Amino acid sequence: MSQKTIIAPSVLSADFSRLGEEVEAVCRAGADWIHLDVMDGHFVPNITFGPPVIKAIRNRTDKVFDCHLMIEPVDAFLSAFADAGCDIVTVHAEATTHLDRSLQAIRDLGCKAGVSLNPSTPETVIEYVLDRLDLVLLMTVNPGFGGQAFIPAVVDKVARIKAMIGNRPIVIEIDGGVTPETAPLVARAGADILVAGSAVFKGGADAYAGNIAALRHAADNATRPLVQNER
Ligand SMILES: O=C(CO)[C@H](O)[C@H](O)COP(=O)(O)O
Ligand SMILES: [Fe+2]
Repeated sequence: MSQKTIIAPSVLSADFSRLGEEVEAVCRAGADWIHLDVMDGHFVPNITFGPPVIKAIRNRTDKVFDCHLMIEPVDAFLSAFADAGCDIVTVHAEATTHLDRSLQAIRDLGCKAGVSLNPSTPETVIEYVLDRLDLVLLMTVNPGFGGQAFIPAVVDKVARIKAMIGNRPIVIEIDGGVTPETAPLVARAGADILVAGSAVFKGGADAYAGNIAALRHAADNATRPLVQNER
């Protein structure tokens, strides 16, 4: 069966002292995209890294750099992330007063525009920006930390957003607590991309390929249409 689900390891769970090597290792292990969690200690209760660090690892791979901005305010920093080499820039709907303006600014910088919703944020906030959007990132944990438990209530929201998108070229990304056990739930509901930090970076570099394959297998098998003679 051909691969469907995009797997985006979050470097939040990598060894930051060897970040470049870790990026190369997950790319060799089968990562499709690299997910970059930027936290400011204000919108979320944690601080990670910013444009200089992203720029420093940009030459380690040609894979898509998928940047998840958990910062408020955000608009003034968008160009720095585009310049650092991010391909997709995702802002939180809860962190920008003028979501339409933020999304248009990202596209004007030549990047794909994403919007992220916290678990408790209703999907209606994206209803009037669908023509400005390339990606919807649904948080399945409260943002700020890796290694948290998946919040199952968000699965229904995935299906509702899938219906809202219709045939527009917008993809759905799931972030938080994704494991081989939870991946099928969101894949079945319509997820296109799975972010995983702790489930990829566990067990050391020799385990990365197996960890990524397990997620891909769980997601793609969940979405495989049943055929007549298959049980
Ligand atoms: O955005 C995030 C946290 O705010 C991370 O991308 C996410 O939590 C990934 O880590 P894990 O797979 O360990 O949950
Ligand atoms: Fe993230």
